[in-house]
Amino acid sequence: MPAPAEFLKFIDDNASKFVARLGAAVAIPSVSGDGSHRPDVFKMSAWLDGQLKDLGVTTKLVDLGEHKMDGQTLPLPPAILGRIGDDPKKKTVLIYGHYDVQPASKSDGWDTEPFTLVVDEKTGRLIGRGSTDDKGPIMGWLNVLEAHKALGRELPVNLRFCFEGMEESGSEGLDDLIKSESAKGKDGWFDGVDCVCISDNYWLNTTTPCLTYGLRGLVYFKLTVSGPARDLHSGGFGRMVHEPMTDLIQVMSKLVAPDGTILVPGVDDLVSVADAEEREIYEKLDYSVQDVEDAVGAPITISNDKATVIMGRMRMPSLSLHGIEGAFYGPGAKTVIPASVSGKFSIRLVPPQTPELIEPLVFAYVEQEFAKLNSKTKLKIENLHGGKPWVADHKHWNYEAASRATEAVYGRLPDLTREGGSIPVTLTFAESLGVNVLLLPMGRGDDGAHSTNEKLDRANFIEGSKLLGTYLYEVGAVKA
Ligand SMILES: C[C@H](N)C(=O)N[C@@H](Cc1c[nH]cn1)C(=O)O
Ligand SMILES: [Zn+2]
Ligand SMILES: [Zn+2]
Repeated sequence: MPAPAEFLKFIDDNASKFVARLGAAVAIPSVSGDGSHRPDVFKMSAWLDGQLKDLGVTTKLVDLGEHKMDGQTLPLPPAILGRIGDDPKKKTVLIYGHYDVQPASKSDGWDTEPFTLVVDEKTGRLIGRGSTDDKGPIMGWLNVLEAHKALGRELPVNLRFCFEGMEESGSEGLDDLIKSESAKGKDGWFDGVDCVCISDNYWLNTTTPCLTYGLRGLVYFKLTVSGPARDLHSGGFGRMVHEPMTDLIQVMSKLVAPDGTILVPGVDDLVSVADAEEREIYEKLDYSVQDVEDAVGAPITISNDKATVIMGRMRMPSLSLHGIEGAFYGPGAKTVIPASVSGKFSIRLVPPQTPELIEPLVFAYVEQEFAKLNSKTKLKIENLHGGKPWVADHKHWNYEAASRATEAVYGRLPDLTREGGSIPVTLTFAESLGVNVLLLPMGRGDDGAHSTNEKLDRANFIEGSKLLGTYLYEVGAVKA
């Protein structure tokens, strides 16, 4: 069933107001991975809760307790559960999103203040942290609600919401909440849910909308090497003592090869090699090596073969080195021997890999490589967080509804993709609720999520809001 013309018109007519609301959301620096911003994550939850209530949604803020991060005990931001509509004749769609964001500061290389939404009138870009990941898509759902409220129109489906504030930091506490709500059956918040829709990823390129039926899992490690009791002068102690940074770099250099091969024995071996038939799926996607080069801003793909490059993101595991805490990194030429340094790296997982399978392989290998150094420094390895990979049935009516909605809004059928990123709770929704989960992205492949100058194109925000609403109409019309 096509979305009513007055709904689509309302979205167009109110575009400026919607951009302003996205600006208000971006202005709250709800960085979950930085303890000093925890009050902002709470502020964001209160703001979003207020918006939902104003739009007629009944909400419940669920306290998820506390957690430890970087040696600090911190309160976890609440999960926001919402519901609107209870018509037994209608389908019930559960919508998930996250209101926390990745860290950002101008000194990382942003051209503008990351927590001020900048509207670039020339390019149509809405630039700011969280614009595409994931505040833009959450605002998209609010836009749909607002249109229906203003037009006095009933929604075509019952809606349930689950918004969290810890997705960028391991979704702490949410798995348990989903499981306990599901176990309550008729009395649970998710009772009667027919399908789940998540808008929290991106198109492959800048032109072709897609539906996403897979996500990679993740396991994130922190490797700490410590030695002297304090930082040392390299002139005074260089070549006299074992240096933590030297040892850490040695071990980290043994994790991954420049061509992406994971050097931890057993990790790559868990994954099958794609046969010719499977390669063809990737050959056919509307995507090119040039698209990757445009998205990353340099000709640095691991291969010139399109299928190899795209499989690297969609169906292969990857290991990335993220950074070193405690190392000297400022301007100038400080001649220091850091006393303790922590290397951070993560592995993106694909089926059948799970964090539980991978962790012992990594621990054993890192300890073995460290032992080979014969150093008197000390090594500690921690698994900070993880999530399993997820793959869904894309022949389900949920995907068919989204496909029709995409055709109606964008005039073309979507590509079917698997996402290289991770959303840890996706598999929990699928398993606990026993329903189909769909990823319906709003932004483009060059949005720069997690990066500097993150943006969402205004066209994607507005057409994407129409897409989310149209999808609900298509689900509402499904007879199954
Ligand atoms: C795909 C989603 N928008 C996303 O960015 N997920 C994050 C989740 C995460 C896990 N640890 C830190 N962040 C990702 O894939 O990195
Ligand atoms: Zn993210
Ligand atoms: Zn996200």
